[in-house]
Amino acid sequence: MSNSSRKEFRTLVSLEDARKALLPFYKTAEEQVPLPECYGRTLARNIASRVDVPGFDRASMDGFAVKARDTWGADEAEPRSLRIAGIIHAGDTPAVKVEPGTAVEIATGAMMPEGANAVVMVEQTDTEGDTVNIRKPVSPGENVMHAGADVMQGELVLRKGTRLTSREISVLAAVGLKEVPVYRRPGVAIISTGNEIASPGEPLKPGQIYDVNAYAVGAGVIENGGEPCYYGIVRDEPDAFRKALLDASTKADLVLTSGSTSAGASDMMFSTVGGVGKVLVHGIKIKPGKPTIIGEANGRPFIGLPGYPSSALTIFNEVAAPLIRHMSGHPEPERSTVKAKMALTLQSEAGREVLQPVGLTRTKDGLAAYPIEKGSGAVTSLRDADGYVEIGEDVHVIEEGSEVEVRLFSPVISFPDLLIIGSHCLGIDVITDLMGEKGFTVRSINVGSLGGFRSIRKGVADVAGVHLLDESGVYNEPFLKSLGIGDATLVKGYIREQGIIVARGNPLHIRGIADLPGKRIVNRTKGSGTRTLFDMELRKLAAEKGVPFEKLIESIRGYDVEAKTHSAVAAAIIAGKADAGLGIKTVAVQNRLDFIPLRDEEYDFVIRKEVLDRPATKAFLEILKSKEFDAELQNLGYRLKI
Ligand SMILES: Nc1nc2c(c(=O)[nH]1)N[C@H]1C(S)=C(S)[C@@H](COP(=O)(O)OP(=O)(O)OC[C@H]3O[C@@H](n4cnc5c(N)ncnc54)[C@H](O)[C@@H]3O)O[C@H]1N2
Ligand code: MOO
Repeated sequence: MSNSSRKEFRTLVSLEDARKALLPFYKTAEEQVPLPECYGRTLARNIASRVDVPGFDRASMDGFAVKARDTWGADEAEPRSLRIAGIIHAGDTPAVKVEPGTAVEIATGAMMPEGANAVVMVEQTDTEGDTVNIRKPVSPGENVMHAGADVMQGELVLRKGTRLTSREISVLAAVGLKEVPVYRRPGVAIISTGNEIASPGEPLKPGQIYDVNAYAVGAGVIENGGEPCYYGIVRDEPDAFRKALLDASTKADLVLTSGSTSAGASDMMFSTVGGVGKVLVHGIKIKPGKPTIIGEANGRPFIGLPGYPSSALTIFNEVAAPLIRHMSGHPEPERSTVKAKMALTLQSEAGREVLQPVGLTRTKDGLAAYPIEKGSGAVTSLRDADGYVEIGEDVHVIEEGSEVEVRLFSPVISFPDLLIIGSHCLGIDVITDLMGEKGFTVRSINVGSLGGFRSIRKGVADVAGVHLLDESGVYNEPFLKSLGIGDATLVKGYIREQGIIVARGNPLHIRGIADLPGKRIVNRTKGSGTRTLFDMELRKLAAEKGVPFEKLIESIRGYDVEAKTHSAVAAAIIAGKADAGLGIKTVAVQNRLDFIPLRDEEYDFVIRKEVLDRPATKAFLEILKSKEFDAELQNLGYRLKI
């Protein structure tokens, strides 16, 4: 059963039906805008010129207006001499006539005098007093632009539906249009919802995140020809929702909200729209973006985007953007697609069409698409993607190597010179900068060390950044064999100091792993180098103490709490939620926390055999050995090993 404040999804509709629900709102309106403000707008009417351009015969060179016949036979040896009858400046109405045997000095753009039919360029003349000697003949019409030669009165100069850029605006100005009839830009109200959302620039309270959707969607509104109006962040209260919706729907042509669309108890958008207006759709058979709400309020279209940024932006692009483009008269963009082979097997979700973001890379067999699997909660998945693959609702799996069609976000794909996949490290940012100085582009994708090794095996990554500790206590090298990439090259990178991070001043006097039982810790994710090191140290300790490993970890509170990054460990300690956690020294230093060293961690690079000879790879290897890189590493608290 459902009640008014909590509603499960009713029937999920297809993406096509979701768009159809908005068809009654596909309307346009016109307005006149001053010429200097029409850039980027779309013409709402055909424009016919009311004047000739130019409006009179004019000289197109500085020189002498003549009767062409008077110059015939002239050459360097025997110039023709004509009497100068006067001078005409641009903007003058000529007061003189050109009679046979005379010439009139004339400026570029000035009106041709009666009797003249050509202009001799000044470079081809000499003057002596009131005589001009012409050294080269001209033919009738030479160096003259005739009235209406550019545009004739009544001529259609621009068509309805044209986007106005500098090229079109020069025509509008030439025909003297002061105001331009364009489609009115729809005003789009943008409302973010949620108690946890804060505006960029504000300090974050615990549990809060910055508002992403308002700005991402706002930029999308501009890209598609609309005018965003930011309504800020509305708290999760029915009255606040109602007020915001009523206000926005009386002022805007389209209302976009984000968040609070799903089935949770505090997700009130459904009932609010139902109360203020009418819900037309709740739930689309698409991933990401399932909980989308489409409706109307005050006769205005309403789209409730899901809260997750990638979901919000995807639904904006698929559902809201076409409506905004129609309202503003923007043409539909051309969709570029490319064919690529899937780099790894991808499980899909049955019953929902999936728009899977993918990155593209070049392999010896053509393009490969690797899925960017960060989930719709991540903001970097769309940034890192080149496009997406549409996976039909009946498809459950796409096998590695099968051909897919990738819809590109931008018509030009820019491949990086070097693709680094693996564990993220600040050192890679330094390498990327130094590569940039040498003219090479780098793209790095963070999937952890194991993911890095695997993408070398699949031929997707050029280089993998890894720091994985083997059971035997050796970093990285043993994995080349065990993961079946014996032909890849391992290049030693640098040393990061791993240890225990504790609060400033080390109030609990922690000196090593042996002091951790009885304390509250924050752990790292399984598969991370740091976690492997921690477990190895704990196994050693368990052996020393003669207790089973499982027993030992029971005595360490928070062992099961997994932080995804080094900085998240530091944040937990600063917030007083944990007494200690393993991490690298740099993070302790940056956060002014104390650090108890445990061992040196080796951050290395695995290079795929096929790319060793590439210029970008060579540059990368040079950088690893360079003094500059060494100096930058020291700033980060790392040491070079090679
Ligand atoms: N029990 C269920 N839970 C969820 C379902 C479901 O079907 N059943 N659907 C999931 C899916 S799919 C999505 S998508 C999300 C969408 O949820 P809501 O639209 O209700 O959004 P919220 O819960 O308010 O927020 C989700 C998430 O996004 C963050 N958020 C919200 N607004 C912003 C913003 N302006 N900028 C950045 N991030 C934002 C918010 O903090 C949450 O983390 O629901 C799933 N749950
Ligand atoms: O629909 Mo949600 O957007 O799958 O993540």
